[in-house]
Order: sequence, then structure tokens, then C-alpha cells
Amino acid sequence: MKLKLGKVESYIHEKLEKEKLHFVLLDPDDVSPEEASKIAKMCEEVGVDAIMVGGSTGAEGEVLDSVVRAIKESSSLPVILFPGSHGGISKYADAIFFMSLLNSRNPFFITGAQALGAFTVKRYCIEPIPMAYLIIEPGETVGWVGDAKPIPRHKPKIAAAYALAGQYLGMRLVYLEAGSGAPEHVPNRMIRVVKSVIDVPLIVGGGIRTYEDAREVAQSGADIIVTGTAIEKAGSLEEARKRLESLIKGVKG
Ligand SMILES: CC(C)=CCC/C(C)=C/CC/C(C)=C/CC/C(C)=C/COP(=O)(O)OP(=O)(O)O
Ligand SMILES: O=P(O)(O)OC[C@@H](O)CO
Ligand SMILES: [Mg+2]
Repeated sequence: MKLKLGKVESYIHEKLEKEKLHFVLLDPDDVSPEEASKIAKMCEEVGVDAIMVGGSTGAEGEVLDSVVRAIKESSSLPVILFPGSHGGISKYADAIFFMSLLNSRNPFFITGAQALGAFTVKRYCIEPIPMAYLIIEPGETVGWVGDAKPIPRHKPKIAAAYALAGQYLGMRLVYLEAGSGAPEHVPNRMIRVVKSVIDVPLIVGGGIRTYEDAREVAQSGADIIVTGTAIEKAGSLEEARKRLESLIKGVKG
């Protein structure tokens, strides 16, 4: 077997040579296809690097397909699935974060959902990107749904040990997740410690709302910054655009 990176993963690595990246997460449970289409177009205009689509609950089937299609029709940004289970797969997406929730107590979220989804990903020719997914306190909905043992915020070495284990297991991205809507993002010190031990790109998400949040997360060592709630709950497209412009300034400097 010759290891060859797929299109989306190559795009990520090529862009990372020049700058840090900002991905926007859209949850089909919270946005309609019409809203997703407008947001995606605006994301492309302001310089977002990719759109992630997923949710812990309800992001499946026709609801998921119609949101992914709407995004593909209105922008040329890569669409990457961020599945809560094997149900979160859409044939219209470009890639999938083929993730394992390494600090779950439930084997379903470590290898079970992956086995149930593997043939679907193959059949639809969706590019799988292997990723270690780690839930940090408080973890919010995804921590509860994913039956995680959330990593304490003041224990960066535990996060680093899991992250390095993920890399040694062959995962090519590490994602530190404080949970969608978390009151505070992953601590800066934890981001620094994790970044200092791994070689693969580091994604950080959950509770990043402002320019300052994005800037400190990026400066602490995150390569890719994910925001969802700040955009979904902006109230208007104009406000979402304003928020995104300042978040992107924080990420890219
Ligand atoms: C690779 C395959 C086929 C499956 C992976 C399955 C795994 C490991 C899932 C991890 C646990 C999980 C429930 C992840 C969901 C991640 C996600 C899309 C979070 C988005 O935010 P939400 O948690 O939906 O926020 P709200 O529900 O609060 O809006
Ligand atoms: O909604 P927010 O808090 O931006 O979190 C985004 C993402 O990390 C959730 O999976
Ligand atoms: Mg959500």
C-alpha cells in the first residue's frame, strides 16, 4: 500500500504551510438548507477555509443531505462531515473526519460507529481523514452523548498523552473539543502542551466566540480553529459576517 493523501487533506496541508485555518461548523439540526446556503457563500467571501457539517443529535438522512447539497451549490469550499455516529454520513460531502473519541467510556464511539460507517464511506467515495477526537471539560452535549470521561482543564499532560497516542495509532489530526457552546474554550496551556508533543495538525473548537479567543487559541498552537455557535446564533447574516471577519483576523493575524 502506498500512502497517498486525498484531495481535502492535501488542501489542508498546502494551506497550513502558509497560514492557520478557520473552519465553520454547521449543524443541520440548527440551520435550514436555505440558511446554510447563504452562510456558506458568505464564508467563502470572507476567507473561511472549509465547512464542517454535523451534530450530536438529528444530523442524519434527508436533513443532513439537503444541508450538504445546499452548501455545495452555493460555495466551492470543501465540505467535511463531522459525524455524531455512522448516521452522520452524506454522499454529497467531499470528506469525513473519520474520528475516534479516544476518551469515551463506550467502545461504540471508539471503534463501533466507525465499523458501522466504513462501507458507506467507501461506497460513496468520501475521503476519510483519520482523526483523534478528545473531549475536554466541560464537554457540553457532545461529552454527554459521546459518553466521554472529559479531560480535566488543569491536566494538560493527560490531553497530551491521548493526543500522542492518537498520532501513534495513525491518526493524522488531533481535535481538542471543549463542547459546542462551552462557556470557555480549551485552556491555552493545554493547547501549548499538546502542540509541543505532536507532529500532526492540531484542531481546537468549542466556546471560541471573539477575536481575542481566536487569537489566543491560535497563538497557543492550534493550527485549525473551529467555530459553530458564534455564527449559527448571530441572528442575521450581516452580524455573522462581522463576527467571522474578526474571528478570521484573530486566527490568521
Ligand atoms: C467516523 C464515524 C462514522 C463516526 C464517528 C462517531 C464519533 C466518534 C462521534 C463522537 C461523538 C459525537 C456525538 C460527536 C458529535 C460531534 C459534533 C458534530 C458536535 C457538534 O456540536 P453539537 O454537539 O451537535 O452541538 P449541539 O448539539 O449542542 O448543537
Ligand atoms: O459551537 P462552538 O462553541 O463554536 O463549538 C464548535 C465545535 O467545536 C463543536 O463541535
Ligand atoms: Mg450544534
